[in-house]
Order: sequence, then C-alpha cells, then structure tokens
Amino acid sequence: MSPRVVLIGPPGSGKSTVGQILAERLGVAFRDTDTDVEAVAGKSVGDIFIEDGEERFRELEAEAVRRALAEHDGVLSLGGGAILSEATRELLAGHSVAYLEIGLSQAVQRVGLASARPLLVLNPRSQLKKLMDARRPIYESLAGIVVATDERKPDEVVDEIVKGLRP
Ligand SMILES: Nc1ncnc2c1ncn2[C@@H]1O[C@H](COP(=O)(O)OP(=O)(O)OP(=O)(O)O)[C@@H](O)[C@H]1O
Ligand SMILES: O=C(O)C1=C[C@@H](O)[C@@H](O)[C@H](O)C1
Ligand SMILES: [Mg+2]
Repeated sequence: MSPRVVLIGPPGSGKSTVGQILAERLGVAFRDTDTDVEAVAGKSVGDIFIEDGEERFRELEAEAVRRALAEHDGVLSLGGGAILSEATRELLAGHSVAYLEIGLSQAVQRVGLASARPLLVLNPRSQLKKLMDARRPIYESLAGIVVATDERKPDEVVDEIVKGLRP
C-alpha cells in the first residue's frame, strides 16, 4: 500500500488545505502527519516543542511518516520539516511526491505574523526565510511534481497536481 500522492513544502504552502481538497477530488482519504503526531503524543505540535523539544518532535514525526507511508493509500501531507530526516528522505524515494512551492511574502501572509507555529514564533519573516532557503534544495530533490502556489487558489493548485499525477 502506498499513498496516491505525498505533499511536501514549507509552512503555509498549503499542504493541509490543498491535501484535503485533493483527497476529495480523487475520492480517497486524507491524512496529515502533524495530526498523527498529535494523536500519538496526546498534545499539540506546539506543546510537544515546548515540553519535549524539537528533537523529540522530529523522532515522533519520522515514525509517523514511516507508518503513514506504509499504511495509507490516499493523500498524505507531511509536516513542513519532515524532510529533514534522512530516513524519511530515503523512504520518500519510491513515492509520488508533490512539492508545493511558495515565495517568502506569500508564506509570511499565509502563516500570519502572530503564528501558532512553534518555529516561527519569534520574527516569523526572517525565520521563514532561513528555513525556506535551507530546505528548498531538499524539497526539489524529492519531488516528481512541483507546483507554484503563489498566484493560485487551493482549487487551482489541486488542478495542477492532478495534471502531474500518473494515471
Ligand atoms: N493556494 C492558496 N491560496 C491562498 N491561501 C492559501 C492557499 N493554500 C493555503 N492557504 C491558506 O494558508 C494558510 C496555511 O495553509 P496550510 O495550513 O494548508 O499550510 P501547510 O502547508 O499545511 O502549513 P504547515 O507546514 O504549517 O502545516 C491557511 O490559512 C490556508 O487557508
Ligand atoms: O516546518 C516545520 O519545521 C514545521 C511545520 C509544521 O507542519 C509542524 O510540523 C511543525 O510546526 C514544524
Ligand atoms: Mg499543515
């Protein structure tokens, strides 16, 4: 069993929003590894970062991704930083992966300046820029489909992903 498509990209690129619409369009289930991690830990991503630290979150995340890649056959959205794990990158090699691209100014607008995202609490714009610059080559190296999302509504992003999917 393998997901129909795995969505990757930085915070605000629309993995969760687009993923749900895409799953409906394809008539398959939607799954989000941030939600899976929260279910296992019994607390929010923000609380895991505060109480247990980012390293523990990344361990839980890598395990959630491994499980979802093996169990889920619908649309799977990963947390923005899931691709930082080497084990996850290796696992993704055999999957249909779509990278949702976004520019810095749109990303800042979408995540909001008072962000609930734990990595972006202090100075979201500069944190996002650093994170996006460091991860861009990784997202690109893993993706079979790349979709620019800046000038597109979620529905239009879904159209582009569907065009790129193997029949
Ligand atoms: N193509 C789009 N156009 C306009 N707004 C969008 C688009 N995609 C997502 N959004 C909005 O941007 C915000 C962030 O989207 P979303 O939560 O789906 O991002 P994400 O990639 O899942 O982020 P994270 O990595 O933090 O989980 C939401 O308010 C969503 O409605
Ligand atoms: O980009 C990231 O590193 C993150 C993105 C979110 O999806 C969450 O997984 C968490 O806030 C970390
Ligand atoms: Mg999300």
